[in-house]
Amino acid sequence: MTNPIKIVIAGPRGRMGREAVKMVTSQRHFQLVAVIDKENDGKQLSEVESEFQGVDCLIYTDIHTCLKHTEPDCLIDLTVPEAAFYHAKSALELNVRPVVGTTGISPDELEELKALANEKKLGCIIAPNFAIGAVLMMKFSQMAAKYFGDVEIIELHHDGKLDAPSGTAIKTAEMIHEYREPKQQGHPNETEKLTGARGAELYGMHIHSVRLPGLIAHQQVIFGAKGETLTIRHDSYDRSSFMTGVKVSVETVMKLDGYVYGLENILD
Ligand SMILES: NC(=O)C1=CN([C@@H]2O[C@H](COP(=O)(O)OP(=O)(O)OC[C@H]3O[C@@H](n4cnc5c(N)ncnc54)[C@H](OP(=O)(O)O)[C@@H]3O)[C@@H](O)[C@H]2O)C=CC1
Ligand SMILES: O=C(O)C1=N[C@H](C(=O)O)C[C@H](O)C1
Repeated sequence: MTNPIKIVIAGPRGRMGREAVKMVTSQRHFQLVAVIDKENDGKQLSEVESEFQGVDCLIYTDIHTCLKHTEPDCLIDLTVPEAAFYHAKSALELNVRPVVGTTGISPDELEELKALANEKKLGCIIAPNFAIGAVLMMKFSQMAAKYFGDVEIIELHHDGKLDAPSGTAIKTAEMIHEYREPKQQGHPNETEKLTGARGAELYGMHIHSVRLPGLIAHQQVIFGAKGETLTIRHDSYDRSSFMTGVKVSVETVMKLDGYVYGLENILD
């Protein structure tokens, strides 16, 4: 058998990080060598929460120390945008391949990661959504945008989410923009009687963000034309829905020699 892929996970106590720890430790061709957290430096992951019992790996709070000591192949980051950028950049500098699911990283920072990964010829995957169904929702929306010029995006998430709009909504608008004739939507003289009533705007498309307890991650893309509408909707009811994409990304990042933004670019 070939050597397992050595992995570090940043953000193991988070909603996504927990799922990632479960997924990585369930795969024989993956080896979780360490985690990066904000606290508990030097402790075993199994010591800090009963959920991690039997998971044998050390917690580091400093990424440089972690990567130098454990020499992983890949870093999975599921944290917050400021940490994710720093982690991904540090990983690339130390020849470790990042797989980043964290959303909210600025376009300038993404450009910096892209330049660094391409210059070093190192695999780096940034994916705003790892769920296969969400990728299909974005691709179908892109197809529909050829025929329907008017579109609004409604994303719905749990109320623990920090960034709005979601990374998926931004990526969807970017993908639609590639296919859609530029267009200003709605009445040219429309006015907002309450600020924000028409949502955020990206490339002339409106994006509406809903935050409610009970939700996980959902999005609908509504197209309108004369006498008809088309709604494309995706729902993640469980965070395990993201793990197929994380697994494929880790496997694929090892074969890449540069930067990829979006899971759709690595799926067949
Ligand atoms: N690409 C995808 O498919 C998906 C992406 N996401 C994105 O993933 C990210 C995480 O989401 P979620 O798990 O719900 O968020 P959580 O808030 O549940 O988890 C984030 C974790 O990161 C930790 N953290 C913060 N800063 C650091 C740091 N400097 N070093 C190490 N750990 C740190 C937090 O610790 P503490 O709580 O102590 O601050 C927390 O445990 C978000 O950006 C979200 O949008 C989410 C779902 C799917
Ligand atoms: O924070 C979340 O939960 C999610 N974040 C990602 C995003 O911002 O698009 C992916 C998914 O929607 C869940």
